[in-house]
Amino acid sequence: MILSLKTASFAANGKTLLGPISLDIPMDGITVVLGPNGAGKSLFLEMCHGLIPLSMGSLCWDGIPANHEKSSRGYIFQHRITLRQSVARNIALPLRAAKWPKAKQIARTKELLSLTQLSAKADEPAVVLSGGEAQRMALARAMAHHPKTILMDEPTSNLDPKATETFEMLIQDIADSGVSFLWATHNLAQAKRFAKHVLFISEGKIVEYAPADQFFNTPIHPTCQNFLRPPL
Ligand SMILES: Nc1ncnc2c1ncn2[C@@H]1O[C@H](COP(=O)(O)OP(=O)(O)OP(=O)(O)O)[C@@H](O)[C@H]1O
Repeated sequence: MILSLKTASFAANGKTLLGPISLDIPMDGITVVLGPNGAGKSLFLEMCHGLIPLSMGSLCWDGIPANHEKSSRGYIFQHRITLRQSVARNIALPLRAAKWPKAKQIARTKELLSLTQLSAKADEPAVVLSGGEAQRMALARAMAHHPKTILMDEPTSNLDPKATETFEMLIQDIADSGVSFLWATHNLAQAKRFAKHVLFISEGKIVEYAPADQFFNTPIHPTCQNFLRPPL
């Protein structure tokens, strides 16, 4: 998929918080959206999925405005979003919303539970899941419609190292199967482990977009150079 932004911006209370951004981003493997706290990473992802309105410009996936069609994309929020229902029913939510026949819903939910190593938890109330399990459930829900791309907003920021590793391994497997990711993080080590491309945001602007090797070895923008400089 190609994400095309043309002078896309978001403003609130008369203040521009993001953009204007004009850029074509071919989704290929894992694109990491990197930047310090408050840079605008969450807003950027929300804008890319059509969750917040554009104040100006346009934003399309393969030529279709982001708020017109969402089923080719999945989205994982930073914090858990859980219905007071079983894990299986939480995962099946997008299938129910799309009115899939019951038998197909059950079969796809089983596949998704297995993919995310949650089969043993299928009938448990989702609210009792650990943080790591809850994010795997969010991943299962995001995968429901066989998306081409998944957008993830700091999905491991509340997870311990073991749960983070389990989640990361799943993402790597899914990426290897051909799904692309737009993955926001401020975790430099994680970005280095996974990024094929890096999109760096600072103060609501994209200041650098480059292949990962180039970004980490020879960053051009002074803000990126500072961000990458090891602490004294
Ligand atoms: N709806 C809104 N109205 C006004 N200001 C907002 C709104 N949403 C976000 N902001 C502000 O926009 C800026 C960017 O926020 P955003 O959450 O996108 O940053 P971030 O890079 O994701 O940060 P973090 O790494 O801490 O999650 C922040 O200053 C935030 O307070």
